[in-house]
Amino acid sequence: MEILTSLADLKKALPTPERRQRPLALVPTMGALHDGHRALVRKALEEGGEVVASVFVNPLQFGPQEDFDRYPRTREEDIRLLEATGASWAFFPDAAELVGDSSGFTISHPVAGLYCGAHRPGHFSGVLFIVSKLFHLTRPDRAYFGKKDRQQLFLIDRMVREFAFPVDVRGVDTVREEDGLAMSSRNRYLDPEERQHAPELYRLLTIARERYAPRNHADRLDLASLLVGDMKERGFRPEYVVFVHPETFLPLSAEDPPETPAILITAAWLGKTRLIDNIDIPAFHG
Ligand SMILES: Nc1ncnc2c1ncn2[C@@H]1O[C@H](COP(=O)(O)OP(=O)(O)OP(=O)(O)O)[C@@H](O)[C@H]1O
Ligand SMILES: CC(C)(CO)[C@@H](O)C(=O)[O-]
Ligand code: BAL
Repeated sequence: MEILTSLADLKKALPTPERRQRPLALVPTMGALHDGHRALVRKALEEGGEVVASVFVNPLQFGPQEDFDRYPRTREEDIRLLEATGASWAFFPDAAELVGDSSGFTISHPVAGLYCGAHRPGHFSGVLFIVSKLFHLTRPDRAYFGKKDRQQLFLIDRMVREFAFPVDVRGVDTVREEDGLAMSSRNRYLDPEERQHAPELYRLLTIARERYAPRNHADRLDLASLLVGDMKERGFRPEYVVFVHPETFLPLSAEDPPETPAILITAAWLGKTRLIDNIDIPAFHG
């Protein structure tokens, strides 16, 4: 595996689209890698790609009060894991060179201001900015993102579609710990007691999915409120709990018949750690 740190390195190392023997697969990450990230690399390899993984803690997607400074940075271990998983290139860009002074641009979309975007103003603009820049610099045939960050995946997919980026965006199922907790670099912030308790979040989502049998929209809202109550009772501080439409990512409304499939999305704090998760709710046929 080749380690690249400058844009010049990247340009020299990556085959241009005309010279590729295999599709080039980009796996963007913020490092502190775990098995969720490795699943993205594995999937890209299984699907015949040659992998370039980027590791960059993107300052543009963090709010001023957020955890940019303490976000875990584990470069040597990241290199080891990427190499062991089969990536061909690991790109560790220099922040000044990658971001430049371009942070004045914003990219907006109605969904970017909802849910995580409502609680982290500017977050998705920062994500979309850096992801588009990585697309332009690497010119991948495919790019892999995790379904754990479902709103992010939706927005990247929409951006690629609407701006006609020549890249195929592929989503990868959430990798979980044995107890159900979605793997996340931020899980390292949990103390041992919180870590034991954290899987409750996903358990509550699975219970909500089992209970999902709406006769009308009010039933959906009741179920969401019930879930908020259960989360609070168990010590979480929920930011949002919403049933969204898989196609539009907008909240399901009274216009959507009971059988409409949904994604139940949530973010909640446990102590000082912000957790996100989501679950697919299949079409309901009462
Ligand atoms: N458990 C997981 N399963 C599948 N994909 C994942 C998982 N966790 C992260 N990813 C994906 O890996 C990519 C890089 O994510 P990132 O480096 O932010 O990791 P993270 O664990 O989500 O970190 P954070 O704690 O900041 O949310 C994203 O596409 C993300 O959706
Ligand atoms: C896609 C991403 C690497 C952009 O910085 C980041 O948001 C992430 O790790 O999910
Ligand atoms: N995994 C999403 C990156 C972030 O929370 O900033």
